[in-house]
Amino acid sequence: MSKARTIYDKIWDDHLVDSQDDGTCLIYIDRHLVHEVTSPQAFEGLRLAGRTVHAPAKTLAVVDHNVPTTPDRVNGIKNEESRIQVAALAQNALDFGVEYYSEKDKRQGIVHIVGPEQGFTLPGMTIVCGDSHTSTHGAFGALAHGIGTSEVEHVLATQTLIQSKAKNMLVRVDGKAPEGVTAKDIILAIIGEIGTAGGTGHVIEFAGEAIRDLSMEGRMTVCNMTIEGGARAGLIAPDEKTFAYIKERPRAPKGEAWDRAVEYWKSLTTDEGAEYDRVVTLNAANLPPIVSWGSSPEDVIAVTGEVPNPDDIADETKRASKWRALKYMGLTPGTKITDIELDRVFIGSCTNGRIEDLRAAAAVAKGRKVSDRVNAMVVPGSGLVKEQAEAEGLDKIFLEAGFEWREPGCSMCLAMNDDRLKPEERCASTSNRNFEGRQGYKGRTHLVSPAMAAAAAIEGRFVDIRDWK
Ligand SMILES: CC(C)[C@H](C(=O)O)[C@@H](O)C(=O)O
Ligand code: SF4
Repeated sequence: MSKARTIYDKIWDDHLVDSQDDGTCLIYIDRHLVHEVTSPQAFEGLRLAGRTVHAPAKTLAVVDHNVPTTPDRVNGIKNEESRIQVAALAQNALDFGVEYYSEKDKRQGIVHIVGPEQGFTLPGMTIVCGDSHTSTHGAFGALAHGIGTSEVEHVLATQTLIQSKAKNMLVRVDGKAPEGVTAKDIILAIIGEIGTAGGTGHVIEFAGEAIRDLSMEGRMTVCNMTIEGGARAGLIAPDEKTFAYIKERPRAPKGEAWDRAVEYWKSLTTDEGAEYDRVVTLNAANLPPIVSWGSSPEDVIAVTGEVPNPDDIADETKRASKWRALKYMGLTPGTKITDIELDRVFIGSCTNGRIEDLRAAAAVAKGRKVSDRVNAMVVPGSGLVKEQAEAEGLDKIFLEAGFEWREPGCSMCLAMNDDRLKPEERCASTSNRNFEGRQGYKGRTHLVSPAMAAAAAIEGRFVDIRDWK
C-alpha cells in the first residue's frame, strides 16, 4: 500500500515536474495572479530576453495596492508614482496578452479577493502571486504562496517554479467558536500561540470543527494570515461549502467538467494515518475576541485583558523588542484594552474586505453613530463586493453611521496610496499587519475582527463585542 499522504503531499505530487537529489524541485503552476507592485521588472525581463508569457490564460492581472479609493480615481491617478505603476501593468498586460482588470472594471479589487470571486482559484491547484498573502487561496484546498519578482518572471516565462518541499504542520481548532469570536480571532490566537516564526519551513493544514464551521470567507481570513505565522502556505481541505462557493463562478468548470472536477476535489483530503511534522491544537470554545497591542501580529491579547508587561519576559532580546513595540504604540503595561482610545478605524483588506466582513461590521453599525473622535472608513475588497454590499443597503448603513464608503483596493492596509495614518494616530484595523509604519509613518495599528473594529468606531475605544449591546 502506498504511504498515507496529507493534502499538501497530494497537491505537491500532482504538480512535480522534476526533482533533483539535493531536494531542488520544479513544480507546475496552474494559476498566476499579477499585481502592479511586483510585476514591472518581471515583464521587463521577458521583454529584454525576447520571451513571451507561456500561458496567458492561466495568468490574471489586477491593480490593487496603488489605486486610490476615492471616487475621483476614474479621472486619473494624481500620485505620479502610483500612476506610473498602474499604467505599466495595463501596458504589460496588453503587450503580453494577459487579462487585466483596471480600476474602471467592476471586477477589480484586491488580487486575493478577485481570484476566488472569479473562480480563477480552484481546489488542488498550485497558485502563485508576487505577494505574500497569496496564502489566502489555500482556503480552497489549493497550494498557494507568494513569490518574489524574479520568480514572477520565471513563472510568466515557463509556468513552473523552482521549490523545495516544505514540512507538514497541522493546526487543529476543535470546538465551536462562541458568538462574537470570528475567523480573525481564531487566526490571531493561532499566531499568538505559535509566534511569527512558528510555521517556518512548513505548510500548515487547518482542520477541526471550528475551521469546518467557517464560511469560505472565514477560511480565507485564516489562510490569509498563515504567512504572519511564518508558514510557506496554509490550506484547508475542500468540502461542500467550497464547491458551493465555486459553482457558477465565471471561470469555474461547467457541465461535465464540473462533475469531474468535484470528483477529483473530493480526493483532496489528508489520508488517515498521514504524519505531520508538527501538530498544534487549540479549542475555539475558549477563545475571546482578540486585539493586537504591539507591532507584530503575535502581540495579541483578549479584549478583556491588559497591555502586558515586557519585564515578565525572560529572554532579554525579546523583552527589549516588546518594550520598543510598546513605546512605538504609545502604550503602558497594565492599561486595560477597553481603555484604549482610537482615532481611526479601517475596515477592509484581503483579510477582512469580503461581503461577510462588511455584513458583520454593518450589523454593528446599524442605527448607530461613529464617535466624534474617530474617522472611520470601509473599503470593499473588490468592485463585486462593493456592488453586493450596495445591493444589500450596507453602504447606506455605513454612511448614515458616519463611516466613509470607498472604492476597492488595498487602501490603508499598507498605505501605498493616500489612505494612511498620521504620526501617532491609533487605528483599529481589520488588516493583517501591524508593523511599524505599516499604515503610515509612526501610525499605530491594532488588528481586530470587522465587528470589533465597527464597535470601536462607535465607542471611540475598544469594546468587548460579546457583551456590547
Ligand atoms: C506589496 C506586496 C509585495 C506586499 C506583500 O507581499 O505582501 C503587500 O501586499 C503586503 O501586504 O505587504
Ligand atoms: S490588502 Fe494588504 S495584505 Fe492584502 S495584498 Fe493588499 S497590501 Fe497586501
